[in-house]
Amino acid sequence: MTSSTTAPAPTWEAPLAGAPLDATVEIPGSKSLTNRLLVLAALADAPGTLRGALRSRDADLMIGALRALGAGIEEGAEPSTLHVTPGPVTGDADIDTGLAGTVMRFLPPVAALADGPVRFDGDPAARVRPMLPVLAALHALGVAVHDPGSDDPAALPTSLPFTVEGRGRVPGGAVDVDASESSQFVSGLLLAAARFERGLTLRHIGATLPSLPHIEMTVATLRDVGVEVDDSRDGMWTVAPGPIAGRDVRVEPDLSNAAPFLAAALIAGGTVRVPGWPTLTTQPGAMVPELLERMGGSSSLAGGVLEVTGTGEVHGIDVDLHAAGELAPTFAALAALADSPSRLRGIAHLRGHETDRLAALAREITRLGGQAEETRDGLVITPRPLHADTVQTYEDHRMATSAALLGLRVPGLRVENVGTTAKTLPGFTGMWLDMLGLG
Ligand SMILES: O=C(O)C1=C[C@@H](OP(=O)(O)O)[C@@H](O)[C@H](O)C1
Ligand SMILES: C=C(OP(=O)(O)O)C(=O)O
Repeated sequence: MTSSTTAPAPTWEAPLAGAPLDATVEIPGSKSLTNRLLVLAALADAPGTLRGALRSRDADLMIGALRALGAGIEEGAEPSTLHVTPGPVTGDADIDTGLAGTVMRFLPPVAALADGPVRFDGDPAARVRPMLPVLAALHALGVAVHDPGSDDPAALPTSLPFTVEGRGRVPGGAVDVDASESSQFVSGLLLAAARFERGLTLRHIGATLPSLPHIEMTVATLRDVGVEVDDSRDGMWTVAPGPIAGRDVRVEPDLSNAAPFLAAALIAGGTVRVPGWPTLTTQPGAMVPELLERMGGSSSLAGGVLEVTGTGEVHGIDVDLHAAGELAPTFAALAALADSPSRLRGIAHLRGHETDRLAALAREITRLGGQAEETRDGLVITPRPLHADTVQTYEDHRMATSAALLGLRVPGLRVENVGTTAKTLPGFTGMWLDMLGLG
């Protein structure tokens, strides 16, 4: 007998930490750098190459989308080497954004340069992620955008799906954007702006601005390819129109993906090393060593290898994570296993991430017997003895890695749809078992 329904993915029993760790973990390339460098390479004046690029669902969605928009992207000797041949941006294309914020926010400004309509859609969970500020900005810059399901051609879509009516040129100019829900609204517009006829002056008008390091990453990657950017005024960026150089670049490891592995040393005790740790970086994951020290670990960086050592004792923390919201699920797991309460602040915008992360973290920690309450802009977590259950992941890669951390201490804890880690780290479970000596 056959069934027309798809069987749910089996849950994964997260391994317990049996002994202090002594592991070196090679972390693949940064999602944020890979997807910025791909966009800039596709818009460049000459071919370029990325080495050490991430290959994961989000990166592969970006590759597929840029190919649909006319770029040539070929793998080199290794899948992490990508040769990019730019071409005119072509329209009449369909873009699958999956659940990738970088694809849904970085590509509408590129699509505006196309010579025809570009239709965007993604996962059901992506259809609730905020989009209006970037689409309203494009509209203000002279680009037509519409909701394919609406009878009113003048109504601006607030989320996926939407169509960008590329006309082969974007006048550009000055625009105000409220980026309090996501820094990606700013990054996306800046990345394509050198191709706008008058460039772009973008002013952030919201009360708060999350993930400033990610905006600084955008500015740095633009300058690396010769684009002139003025960021001398707080909350304001000017990109001059001009050429974009093709480059041969190496992508740094993803420091946010390194975070759960390094955090494991605090929970299990012992040492975890990550090679290739940059001395200077715009990645917000640069905050990880200092935060882990505040929670009871010690860290050192020598010869490009970051080493974190823990004792098995974890202390609570009061921390503002507005600059590095993507670290919150890792630190929430540590907080639930700590010896004192914690407060994570400045992360209201996590409600628009892969899932409402504040609600999801509070619900799942509570499911295991812990105490976690949502505040206006974060979480208060009070450690309690935890018991086994199946942690739900809500299609969120970082909910899954956060649950794996809890599983180091909670016998029998299971993780629903651990495969969601493929969004940025397809080899996660194998790497986790290797770190624990169970591979
Ligand atoms: O620009 C980027 O690469 C990112 C910016 C941040 O988005 P938000 O500002 O929406 O948090 C971050 O959380 C996300 O994982 C990646
Ligand atoms: C928020 C995240 O992703 P996205 O790029 O989809 O916004 C994340 O990876 O934590």
